[in-house]
Amino acid sequence: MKYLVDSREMQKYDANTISHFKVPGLLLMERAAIAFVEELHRQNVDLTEVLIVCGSGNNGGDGLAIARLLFLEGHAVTVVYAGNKEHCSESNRVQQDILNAYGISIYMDIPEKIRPTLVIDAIFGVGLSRDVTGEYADMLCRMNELSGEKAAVDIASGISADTGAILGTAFRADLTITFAFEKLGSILWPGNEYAGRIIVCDIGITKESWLGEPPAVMALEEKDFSILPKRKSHSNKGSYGKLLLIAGSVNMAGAAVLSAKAAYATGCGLVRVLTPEENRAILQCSVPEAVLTTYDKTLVPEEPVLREILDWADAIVIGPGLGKEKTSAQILNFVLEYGTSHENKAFLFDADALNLVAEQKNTGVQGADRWKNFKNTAVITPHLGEMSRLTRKTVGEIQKNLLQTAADFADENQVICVLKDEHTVTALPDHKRYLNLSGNPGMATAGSGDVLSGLIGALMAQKLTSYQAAPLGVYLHGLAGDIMVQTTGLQGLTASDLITGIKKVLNIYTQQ
Ligand SMILES: NC(=O)C1=CN([C@@H]2O[C@H](COP(=O)(O)OP(=O)(O)OC[C@H]3O[C@@H](n4cnc5c(N)ncnc54)[C@H](OP(=O)(O)O)[C@@H]3O)[C@@H](O)[C@H]2O)[C@H](O)CC1
Ligand SMILES: [K+]
Repeated sequence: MKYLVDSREMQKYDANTISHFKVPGLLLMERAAIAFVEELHRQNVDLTEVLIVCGSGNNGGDGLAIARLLFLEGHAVTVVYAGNKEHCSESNRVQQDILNAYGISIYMDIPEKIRPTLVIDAIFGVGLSRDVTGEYADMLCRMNELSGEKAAVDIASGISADTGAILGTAFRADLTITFAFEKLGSILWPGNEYAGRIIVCDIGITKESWLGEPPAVMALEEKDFSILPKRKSHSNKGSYGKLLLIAGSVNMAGAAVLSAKAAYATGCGLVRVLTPEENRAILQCSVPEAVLTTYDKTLVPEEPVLREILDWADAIVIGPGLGKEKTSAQILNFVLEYGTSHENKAFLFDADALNLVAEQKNTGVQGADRWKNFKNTAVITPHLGEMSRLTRKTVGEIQKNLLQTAADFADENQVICVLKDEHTVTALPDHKRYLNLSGNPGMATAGSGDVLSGLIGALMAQKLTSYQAAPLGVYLHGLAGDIMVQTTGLQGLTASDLITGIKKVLNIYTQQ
């Protein structure tokens, strides 16, 4: 697992290293500059003609130190100062003095006719606090138009380190060399499109600097698969959990098929599907391994029947292709009531189950969101449209603040909120958040969400806690897409391919 930081956290960890651990700020700055230059060499960047534009804060201070190091290595370096020298940070002032002492000129504008092979942006780092306008915006536009490779110091200027939003105008980097921890803004859209390749360098700001307050956002890595359930030599299907899928409606059998197949691909011992009678033939042909309980689409199954199948299951997924008919709503309400008194079961609400809850909530139905009362924290897996219905915010508003929206919802509703997007956010009710870094645009395809809900359901049935299963399932789902895209290409990837991908990934990472 790795940690991703926002601007407030990074500034706090900087300050802790300096004040609590007594490491001088200038020492950190020197390490940042050395690390940056070393990385330029490692990346074989053409240093024939370097332009470096520095702001008046410590990001600019890093830039001035980088300029000095490149100059002393014998490279042709043009240094431009963007900002007010009178209002510079202390370290920035020291770096200016050093450059002056070496006789390195500092220009106040980009010289005409310059044809750099490398443009380095050191105008703003994590201290960017508002929209970039006026001369700064003009400078960034001109830098973007210049020849040569573009490298950003710490983060591309103009990108919010917290949300990835473009604050006015931003530098478009091919390469971002960042210090200590990855910045959220370089990963979240649209900031990721301005970061280019991201390289993290150690400069001596370590996890000790957290002083017991780690960053709120984490990203899973391959080594986190160590908690995946393994096949035991002496076992049977009962050893790998029972999943109930309440999925599919008339003309929407495919969602139930994909979810059930994904659950089996994830190693679930037994999958039972509750679906309308019309889906019997298709399910029995497509997933012969699944057990079926069907119901008349106009009649909700009797209470003892519902209770019996819920009692049977270790984990329950409700929603893929469920439809919004009266019977679907009645089954959902039964599950919501059942969940409040069954803490030994895991629950996941997806797709139409979320749309139904949203509709009921928005029309003032009391208890529509009874998942708040579950003892075993429920998982919900909305995409942006479903989240918009649940929160009554626009998709644009949600996208602007993906992490906060998911975290607020998780907190207010006491659920694990898996908000699906390019980088899916899994927010836990205690303000911990995971940002998923696996996956690719090919996965934005019909049925991808049904596969995810079956996958997470299967992990929960195999006794991973909901807190483990939700982020790990999202990560595995993305890797399944990544492994398959190598053969299908981005255009050809289907939800069925993801199921094959799940098996491949599991076979790689759960070797005994
Ligand atoms: N602490 C250290 O010693 C280290 C820091 N590192 C690097 O430093 C930056 C963060 O530096 P900081 O000084 O906190 O902030 P910035 O350099 O990013 O920017 C601050 C200045 O920019 C002004 N500002 C902010 N937004 C705007 C804007 N939209 N338009 C104009 N000016 C803006 C701000 O002015 P204020 O009026 O808001 O005060 C500041 O003058 C970090 O990213 C690292 O690169 C090193 O890593 C080493 C250790
Ligand atoms: K920068």
